[in-house]
Amino acid sequence: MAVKIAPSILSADFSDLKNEVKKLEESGADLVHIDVMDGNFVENITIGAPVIKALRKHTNLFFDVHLMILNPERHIEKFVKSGADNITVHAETTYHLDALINKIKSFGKKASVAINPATPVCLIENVLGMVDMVLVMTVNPGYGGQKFIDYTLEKIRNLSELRERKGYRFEIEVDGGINEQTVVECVKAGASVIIAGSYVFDSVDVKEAIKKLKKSVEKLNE
Ligand SMILES: O=C(CO)[C@H](O)[C@H](O)COP(=O)(O)O
Repeated sequence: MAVKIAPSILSADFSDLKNEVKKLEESGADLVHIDVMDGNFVENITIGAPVIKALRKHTNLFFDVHLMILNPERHIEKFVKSGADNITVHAETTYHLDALINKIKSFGKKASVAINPATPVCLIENVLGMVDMVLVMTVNPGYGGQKFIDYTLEKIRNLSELRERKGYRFEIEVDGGINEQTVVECVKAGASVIIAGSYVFDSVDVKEAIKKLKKSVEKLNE
């Protein structure tokens, strides 16, 4: 599976998001990852549907919207209308994961499920045949710039093995603590969509940072 880089705008300059997403488009990003945090499911509060809608006018990049909010079912329609291409919901935030995924798909959008580091893969096993991506959090959600949690690699391997065995088609996405070393470990384990926040935005050259991540994993196919 081709590896895609999805810079997370959580680490971008929030006062200049329009130009930040344009820069990502010019720099070879495959998707833009948008973190929506509510101050309840996670401690931090970020942006909501109105900001995503405003950004939609300035880029054709695929909008990968990651909802870190309680009661996500109440808000799906707003995010669909904002221009999200994929909506990811956390398994820990709903009693009705199957219905929620179907709701997102009913709007013609891609639907994905995320799990926190301590949440086991078995919790989402019954929806693996329905989702477009499984997002394995490789840090505890809430903030950028944290250290990668090594035990999450085993969950990526488990998911990859389940996908193979059952013939599922979901992609595995990873989020948190990604750099030139951890990206290699994740891809080896089976991930193909790589979210990177601080690694990309704290670098002097965003284009170069995306290129470096892609190069690190190209070596795996040599
Ligand atoms: O969801 C997240 C944290 O909850 C993020 O996408 C975060 O931006 C990842 O940041 P970094 O690459 O700096 O670890």
